[in-house]
Amino acid sequence: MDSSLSLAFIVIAICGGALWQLLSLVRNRIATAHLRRIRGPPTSSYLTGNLNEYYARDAADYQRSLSREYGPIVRLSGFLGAPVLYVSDPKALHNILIKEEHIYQETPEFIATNAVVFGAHSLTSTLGAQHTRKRKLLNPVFSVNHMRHMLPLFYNITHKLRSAIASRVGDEPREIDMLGWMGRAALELVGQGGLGYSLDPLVADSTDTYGQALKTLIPTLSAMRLYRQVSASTQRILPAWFRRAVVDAFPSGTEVHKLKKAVDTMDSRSREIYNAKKVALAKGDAAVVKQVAEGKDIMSILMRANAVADVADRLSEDEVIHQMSLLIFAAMDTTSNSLSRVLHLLAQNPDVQDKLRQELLAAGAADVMAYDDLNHLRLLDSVCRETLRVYPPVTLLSRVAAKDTVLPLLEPIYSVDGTRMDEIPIAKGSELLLGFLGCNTSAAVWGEDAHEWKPERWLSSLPSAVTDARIPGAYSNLMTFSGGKRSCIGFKFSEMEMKIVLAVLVSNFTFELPDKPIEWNVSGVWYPTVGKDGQEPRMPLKVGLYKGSRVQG
Ligand code: HEM
Repeated sequence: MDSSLSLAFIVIAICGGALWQLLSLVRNRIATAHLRRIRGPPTSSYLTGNLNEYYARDAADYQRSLSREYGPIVRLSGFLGAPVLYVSDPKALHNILIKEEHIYQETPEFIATNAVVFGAHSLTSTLGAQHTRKRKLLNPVFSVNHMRHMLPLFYNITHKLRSAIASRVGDEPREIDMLGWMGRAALELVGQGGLGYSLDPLVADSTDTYGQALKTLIPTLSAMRLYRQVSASTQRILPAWFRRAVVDAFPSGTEVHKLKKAVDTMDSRSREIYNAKKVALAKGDAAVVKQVAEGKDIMSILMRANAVADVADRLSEDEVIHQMSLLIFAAMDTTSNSLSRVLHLLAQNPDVQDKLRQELLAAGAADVMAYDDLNHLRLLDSVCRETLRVYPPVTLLSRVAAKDTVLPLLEPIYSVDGTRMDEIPIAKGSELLLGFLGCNTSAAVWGEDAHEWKPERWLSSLPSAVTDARIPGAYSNLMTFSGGKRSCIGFKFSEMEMKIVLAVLVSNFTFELPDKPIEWNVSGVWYPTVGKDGQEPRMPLKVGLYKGSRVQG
């Protein structure tokens, strides 16, 4: 395309998007004026309000302080002073995620980005009835029963991980980047468990092209925040052919092109894997069991369920294929970074690490054990729950009200002028941040030590305030996996993965802090670096072979 024409396309798209954003902001400012009475932190910039502080890489302390300092509903400022509510009140969250889920929708930017990245039919690209229809078929695929059958596969992969780490550990503890290994293991676990396809055999040093494409997604999307907002706004006013022409007009080497390349790779690899599965399924059971995961993986289960579903419920080929890269993307960093967080905490708390190792060794948990027996290991369970409670890795989710409504509260709040508020009128277009961290660490619910990591709190019964609050989380009174129709579909998968990886690693290795500081950074999924300014996601720990381990170093 002629370069001046390309430039004109880009300029028109950006101006159109920006104008649309501006008009929406003005409308929203008028309708949400009353929210300014709610307490919240001061702003340092009229243009970006508190958003820079909330979304910044070093926002960990800021996010933790919000509900502690201002209560369960906090008023933040968005672009040009538009109020954005940070909501951690359990009843309000119940209303947003369950009771009035149809009103509080994902932002248009979120839906549009997911449609581009995973395909228009992925769970995260659809709303309302379309989304419900897909979940109806997908929910049973993630049932405990299927997890039970997948467990030996998980152990098998984790034993390969153990050998890979053992071969890098000598007689003395050595520094090893555990984030890197947790990432590779998570990719292989969801590759085999999710797609029935090996994405990283955990021996050679490079991962498959599918894995590489997925790994470039998060940094590329983060670098494109403004572009994504403009692109989402233009969806309503510019036709698809025009927007495609704009993407093609971006010079190669830009983030837009990197994204396009990654998306194309993911799409073509998903189709290849899908077609191979289809052929095996058509040939019958003998061909299916010859595949990598012997047909026990999520996609094989889904394809079999789809084939026998009522015609009205059946998903089209594209509807199935569009879940594939979403599944890997959603499973990968969330679980591997949570596992890294557990290892970091165990290195910081050697007494808990010792006790956990004793529990695991006594149960023989490093060797394949039954699903229920694994779940009966109480300290292992407590360590996982407590880590997911205090350190939820996903804290940047929001919703936008599709119409005027009223948000009920568990406890009343008091506005800046001392007025009691038992509920909050919400105007159409208002943005609400889902305060998972605030709810998980609310002193009113969990007690005064709510911010401290204490796995032993799960060994006795939880305070009645926790059960009384009726927290709408899908897992264990926690908001970490969200709640309601759009909650995490893979939390059982993730729980089993975390437990097996910890059971095998903690039984065989010791983990100590390195001589350098490890910092956790806020992003779509929180990640560790060496020091505050470390550019690369990394978490070196000193790893040694446990003296009782039977594994050869
Ligand atoms: C510690 C690990 C994990 C955490 C903290 C986590 C968290 C979440 C959260 C908060 C959501 C809701 C997102 C939203 O409202 O927009 C979600 C959705 C989702 N998760 Fe997870 N997740 C984890 C692991 C997994 C795994 C292992 C899988 C798959 C095997 C998975 C698959 C999904 C999918 C497909 C969705 C979209 C559901 C929908 O829109 O209906 N997640 N996850």
